[in-house]
Amino acid sequence: MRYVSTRGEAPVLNFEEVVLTGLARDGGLYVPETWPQMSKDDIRALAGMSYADAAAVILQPFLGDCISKEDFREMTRKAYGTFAHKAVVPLSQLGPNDFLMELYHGPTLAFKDVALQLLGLLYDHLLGKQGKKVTIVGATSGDTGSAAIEACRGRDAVDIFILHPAGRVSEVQRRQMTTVLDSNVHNIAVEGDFDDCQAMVKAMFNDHDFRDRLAVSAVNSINWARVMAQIVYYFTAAVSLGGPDRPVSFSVPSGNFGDVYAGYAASRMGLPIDQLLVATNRNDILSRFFNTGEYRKASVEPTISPSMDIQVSSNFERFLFDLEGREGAQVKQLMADLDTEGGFAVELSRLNDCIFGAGMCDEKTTLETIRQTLKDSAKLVDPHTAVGLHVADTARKDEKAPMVTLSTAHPAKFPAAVKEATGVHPDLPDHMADLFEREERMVTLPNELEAVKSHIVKNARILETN
Ligand SMILES: Cc1ncc(COP(=O)(O)O)c(C=O)c1O
Ligand SMILES: N[C@@H](CCOP(=O)(O)O)C(=O)O
Repeated sequence: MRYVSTRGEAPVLNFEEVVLTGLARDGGLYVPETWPQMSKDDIRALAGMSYADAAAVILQPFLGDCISKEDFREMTRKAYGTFAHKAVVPLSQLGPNDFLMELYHGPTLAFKDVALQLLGLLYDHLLGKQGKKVTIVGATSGDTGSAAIEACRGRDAVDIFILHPAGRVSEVQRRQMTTVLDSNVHNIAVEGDFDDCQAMVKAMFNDHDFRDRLAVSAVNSINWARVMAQIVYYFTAAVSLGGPDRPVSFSVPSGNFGDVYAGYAASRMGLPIDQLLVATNRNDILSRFFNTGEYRKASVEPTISPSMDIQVSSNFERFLFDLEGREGAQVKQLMADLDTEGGFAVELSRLNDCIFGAGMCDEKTTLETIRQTLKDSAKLVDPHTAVGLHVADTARKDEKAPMVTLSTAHPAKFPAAVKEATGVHPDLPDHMADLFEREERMVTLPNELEAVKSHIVKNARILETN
């Protein structure tokens, strides 16, 4: 499998290169040159497989000849062996035709573990093979950071620097990152919002001298392997509910558009999906786009679903690439318009045939949905999941197609909102019970690229050994 950049000007890479490279050198994102295809029989054959084995089958075509089948199967078994539920990503039922896909049984209690537990092992395998070291630089609105730190802590070949917006993640999320004291882990609280953090990470990749000196690599969904790993659960959920012989719909709490883009990828690979709903909080650039055709930045508003407090959705560029007929020059122009004009628009009719639908959920409705879900289905959900549930309810077209809402985080990561909605304080699992007593380590830096870069240069071990 070969990978091309959405802006059409960077070298074509193989899987190994794409995992270690992160952002393309022309500022674009890598996508597969073609979508591997799963026939209906291939999909039916997934029924009854363990999650790890289904992942090995579905993802193998993306690897080309970079990793053997045996090695990769061993990796998926190891990655998903860390989950606290035997089904890894179980489905629970909320109503006659409504389901939750519980993506929060990994070590850091959010869906990011599904991809990052695997990515940590991919780094080991690929770097070990080449005897290389990398400096990971990532941005988080709360969940990617802890999942990436958990996957990379203590690894000799990796230093990891995670930027989070100061004061704009939940206390549990912050402590999950800052209480990891391994010497290769560096937390930076940036005095800005998530979009500022993500823009800095992209700027560091676009500084070719900096990225080459530090061998910068990505754990955000910039990295194709992140999106790739998330494709699997769309297949396994659909198969559990009668797919591929019965189309299934998904409602996906969205911010950076990575998770829902993985659903789109599954559909491009042959999975029959009825509707793919993009569910946003008040930071609703994505739902505005799918309902009006206009993609226009607004300022980021803090919400009770902070991981989705994003206005510039990184992976949207990957969808745009397909929408623009895979014309890199056109994508480059639209992304330049986003920078200079603050947005761009496409004819709404061009979205008529796409499987996406979209909706927004405000703060009051998020709280009400958490409360109502507990009352109706005895299930405590986190605020991000509640956004998905609300949009599943309001934007659904066909009551008969099973609707699966992605439950992207454990309620205990957002205790204040859950308690406000229900009066119930969700407890952390045993392995995190002492989280609030653990020592924290982080630095706070101004929202200035040079300040962040110089902190990384001072602390990256790769520069000491060169
Ligand atoms: C709990 C939670 N839900 C939803 C999202 C949104 O996912 P994506 O950024 O892939 O759209 C995030 C952040 O990525 C998250 O942490
Ligand atoms: N919500 C995310 C934001 C980063 O998204 P990513 O999927 O590109 O890593 C987070 O929790 O950090």
